Amino acid sequence: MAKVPELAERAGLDPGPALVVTDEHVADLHLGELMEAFGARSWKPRPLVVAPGEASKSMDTYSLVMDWALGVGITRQTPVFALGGGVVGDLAGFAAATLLRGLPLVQIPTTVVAQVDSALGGKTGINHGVGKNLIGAFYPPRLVVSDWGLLRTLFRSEVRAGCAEIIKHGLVADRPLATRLQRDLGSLMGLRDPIAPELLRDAAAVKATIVSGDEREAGRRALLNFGHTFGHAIEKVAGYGRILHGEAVALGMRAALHLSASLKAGSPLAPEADLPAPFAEADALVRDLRIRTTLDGLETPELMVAMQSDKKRAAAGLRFIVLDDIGAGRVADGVPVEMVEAAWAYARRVGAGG
Ligand SMILES: NC(=O)c1ccc[n+]([C@@H]2O[C@H](COP(=O)([O-])OP(=O)(O)OC[C@H]3O[C@@H](n4cnc5c(N)ncnc54)[C@H](O)[C@@H]3O)[C@@H](O)[C@H]2O)c1
Ligand SMILES: O=C(O)C(=O)C[C@@H](O)[C@H](O)[C@H](O)COP(=O)(O)O
Ligand SMILES: [Zn+2]
Repeated sequence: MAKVPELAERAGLDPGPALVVTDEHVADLHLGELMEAFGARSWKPRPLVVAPGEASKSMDTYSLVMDWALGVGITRQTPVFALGGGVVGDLAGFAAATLLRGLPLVQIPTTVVAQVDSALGGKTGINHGVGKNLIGAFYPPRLVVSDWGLLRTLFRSEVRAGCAEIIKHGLVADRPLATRLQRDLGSLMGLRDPIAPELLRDAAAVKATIVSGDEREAGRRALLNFGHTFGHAIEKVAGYGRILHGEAVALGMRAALHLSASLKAGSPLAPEADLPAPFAEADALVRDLRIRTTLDGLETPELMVAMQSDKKRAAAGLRFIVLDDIGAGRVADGVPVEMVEAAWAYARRVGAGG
């Protein structure tokens, strides 16, 4: 964290007024250190602390950020530093994209999700009652400063949720990463040195490689949505913030693996049956996260409706990301509704970690 101002200067930002957006938890733990680092190099940062959690990815909080930023006085040169997890990164990133039609953005990710996924690639935005992330912009950060030491203050549940996105990267695009995770998931979840920082770096590299080849999701980037058509529906129907994003994605990936197996078989697999190879192996990796999220209290018809607001939806209908094999994701269109219902039934039976 001490290096953030210096790295920002090296990235072409001039020391001076800056906006720092963070949340209450991160402010208590890490904001002081950042403010001190700025003070040592004649920056004049102004912090805004928002409420923690998914509920802050809202029109109300976005509006609050706008009022504050425009109230303190900004120019097109005023950078926005997003210090926090995916919520702060997406919210502050969207603010940076839209204030004066674009202020320089620096991401300082403080969760596993943010370090391997959300701080990279420029997707910013907020939620809407109709669906997740429906208002937003592609807006790449000028700089991302990732310090894995910041993760030590996370709750274990938040680390596990982030590991779901790491597993996703292995499953859709990197078989060797998935194999290492089968061996080293415990060390990763325990944030043990040197295995954890190596896996975090390599998982971030998978995302960076994919998005650098397809910034606006015209093709391969869609693979990063594996588990998300199901997961976003879960987050919405449960109520934003009731379930961590990574937890919903873990459960969503189990549904998507069942769907992958049905597509390969050519008919809906029974929800009571075990998954065949190679899907069983992938499913076991997700299960080993031991995330306790279930579909209890969430009705399948409501989840099916919620999926209709997915951004990947094409004229042809819902679009899913499925696996042909571990490390080989693909886009599937025209998926029969019976297969999707069977996938929900499977996810209902097994839960994320059952
Ligand atoms: N833009 C993208 O490409 C992308 C990718 C993945 C996820 N996301 C979005 O990211 C969000 C989820 O991000 P998240 O899981 O980081 O959630 P989050 O930002 O809500 O952080 C989770 C919790 O951890 C706390 N926290 C953050 N850093 C901490 C630290 N170092 N020590 C202790 N506590 C800390 C936060 O205050 C919060 O309570 C979702 O809205 C999801 O849609 C976006
Ligand atoms: O960067 C991407 O592309 C992703 O899909 C990464 C996902 O983990 C992330 O949750 C993303 O915000 C989902 O994007 P959306 O376009 O489905 O809202
Ligand atoms: Zn995600």
